[in-house]
Amino acid sequence: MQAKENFSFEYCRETADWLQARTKQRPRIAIICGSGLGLLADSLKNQESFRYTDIPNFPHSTVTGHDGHLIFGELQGKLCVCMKGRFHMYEGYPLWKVTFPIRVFKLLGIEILLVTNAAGALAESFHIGDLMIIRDHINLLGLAGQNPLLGPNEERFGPRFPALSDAYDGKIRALAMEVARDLGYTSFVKEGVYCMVGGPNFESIAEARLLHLLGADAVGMSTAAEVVVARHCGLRVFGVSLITNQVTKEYDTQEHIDHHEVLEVSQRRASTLRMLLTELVGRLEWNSLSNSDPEDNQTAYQNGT
Ligand SMILES: O=P(O)(O)O[C@H]1O[C@H](CO)[C@@H](O)[C@H]1O
Ligand code: HPA
Repeated sequence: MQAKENFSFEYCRETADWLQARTKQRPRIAIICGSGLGLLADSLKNQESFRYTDIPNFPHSTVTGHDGHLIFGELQGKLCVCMKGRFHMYEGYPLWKVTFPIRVFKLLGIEILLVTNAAGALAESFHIGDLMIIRDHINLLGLAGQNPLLGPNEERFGPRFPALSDAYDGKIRALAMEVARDLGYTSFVKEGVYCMVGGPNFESIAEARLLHLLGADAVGMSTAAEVVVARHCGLRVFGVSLITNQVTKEYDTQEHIDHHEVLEVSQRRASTLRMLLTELVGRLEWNSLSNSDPEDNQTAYQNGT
């Protein structure tokens, strides 16, 4: 259970105020870079960068491939803030702290969260290097009672019982598919279900088979908790997984995945993911995304519609 005093609205406000006092940029889009995917943050123009270690209340990155900078800047003429490096529960952080930046984003005025990750393929039709647009998720930790929203609900962020049936924005997913078509990416851009596990160990064979049976197409150790908190506070969410490895589901194999391999593939394919997201950001037009008004979005969300 989180320490209540650290979970407060005021604690998030303090961090947001600190950032707003140091940058004049007021982005509406936030991007989280997954393992080895920091290249996206590097392409922002007019960058203002803050080390996580300097930002009050912010957790610190401890994983290779997660650099530890919050970067404000412009992508395709749109102001964005980019997390170059995210936090995971296996680093020893409670989930409320893993997801703390999301609430700070909300207070900064963010309306759309673009989340990326490196993930292992469970679906046979997925190949290493594919991009999986996240259609939905299985929050295995959440189902087992490890949820970032545990504890007293902060009504200023969102409702006690948020619906998640529309977690990944349909209009933004459709736009991303259009972008993929225009870039000639359709052969390796897929849609699927992401499953979040706790890590840090990779899956046993029996676990991999179970997750696949449950309906997961890809597995990783992040994202779903961030999305739960983002939806709770009314952000629109788009997610994409870079498939870095096949998850072994057979006993008679010599394959052993490790984090270096994950990083090697994500770094090799980072420019492709960057291209997709850059083009997507360029085409995000608030007017053409209906219920783009955060008030409307939140209302629809609370009603579960
Ligand atoms: O989800 P991201 O942060 O991209 O990282 C993925 O890569 C790491 C394993 O190699 C795990 O942290 C897994 O979640
Ligand atoms: O195979 C995986 N399992 C869990 N997390 C991961 N992150 C990248 N690949 C994997």
